[in-house]
Amino acid sequence: MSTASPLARYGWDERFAPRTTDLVPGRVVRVDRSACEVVTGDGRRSARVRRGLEPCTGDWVGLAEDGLLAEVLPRRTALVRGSGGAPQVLAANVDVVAVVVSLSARLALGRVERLLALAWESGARPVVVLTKADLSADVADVADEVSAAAPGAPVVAVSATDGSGLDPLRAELFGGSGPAATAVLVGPSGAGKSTLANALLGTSALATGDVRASDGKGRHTTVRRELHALPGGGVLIDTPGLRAVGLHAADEGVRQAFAEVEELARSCRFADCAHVAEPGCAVLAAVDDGGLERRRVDSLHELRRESEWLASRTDPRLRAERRGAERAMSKAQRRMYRERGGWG
Ligand SMILES: Nc1nc2c(ncn2[C@@H]2O[C@H](COP(=O)(O)OP(=O)(O)OP(=O)(O)O)[C@@H](O)[C@H]2O)c(=O)[nH]1
Ligand SMILES: [Zn+2]
Repeated sequence: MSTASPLARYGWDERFAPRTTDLVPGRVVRVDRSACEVVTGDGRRSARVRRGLEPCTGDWVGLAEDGLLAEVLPRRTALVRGSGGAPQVLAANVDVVAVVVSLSARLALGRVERLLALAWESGARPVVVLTKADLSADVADVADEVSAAAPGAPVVAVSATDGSGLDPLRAELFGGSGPAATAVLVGPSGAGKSTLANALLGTSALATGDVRASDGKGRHTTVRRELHALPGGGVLIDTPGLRAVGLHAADEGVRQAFAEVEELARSCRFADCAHVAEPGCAVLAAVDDGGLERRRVDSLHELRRESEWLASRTDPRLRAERRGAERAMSKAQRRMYRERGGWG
């Protein structure tokens, strides 16, 4: 199959070909309790899942002729949330994680930092989306405040109501990561994820969500938890509002989410400085002279404690998925794509 395949709209390339011959490639668009909705070159179909496999939205899979989902291809990235029990994969093979924050609610920077750590840990590129810009009088100030808590992540303000910011957001989510980049929206309930997803999908969302009047069955009318190919290119996954987001062994993600603190820490007298009360601590010195907010250090301590505690009970397979050579490979291939201007 070439990239001219209908699946190319969903981000498919040769690396996602099933390893078992005779299996048809597809991508999981939705996971239900007993079956998966999978899109293949011939359209969507429902698939039973082979025992022992745990596909999630965004997975590339191999389908047998009888509709059995028989193989899950290795994940290039995985957005994993820790929760009391087993870690949960929220989305797989995403290029961008959009942390959605409402401008009409009280700004909870701690939650933004937590989601950004999760996003960095996934192997994807984080973006912060400030929604409901039409309801806020001080968008620029909030954007500055969020930027200070989001080193390395662009911050884009949008309004689904008046359409402002949607084009820059599209460019941020889908420009530059190859032919059909996949973005996932994460954030608390009410942040405006679904409204934003519908705005990005335009009319096509309504078309695929229509309930058939004749038998009343049809498809789900919402885009929740579903993966969608956007009309202008790109793939979008919406997630339900996340109430409790635990970090699951996300120490690398925490490091990246606090990159400016890590940078300062290189000047601490002790290599293993915890920035609590050590002499010669460059991080605490920066707090004292006003160059770094105390809040950032407190957040870092909190997230690090949590991440380390969970790391002690980590699942090595998940870790490999998030950190494996695959990630480096996909970066190299993206670079190659940019340089050559197309998939050779
Ligand atoms: N004024 C304004 N309201 C918006 C905008 N985007 C979303 N809203 C409103 O905010 C509310 C919550 O939006 P949703 O899209 O349902 O939020 P969500 O993040 O998907 O929430 P969950 O489904 O609970 O996870 C709805 O009443 C929307 O109409 C916007 O850009 N401007
Ligand atoms: Zn220190």
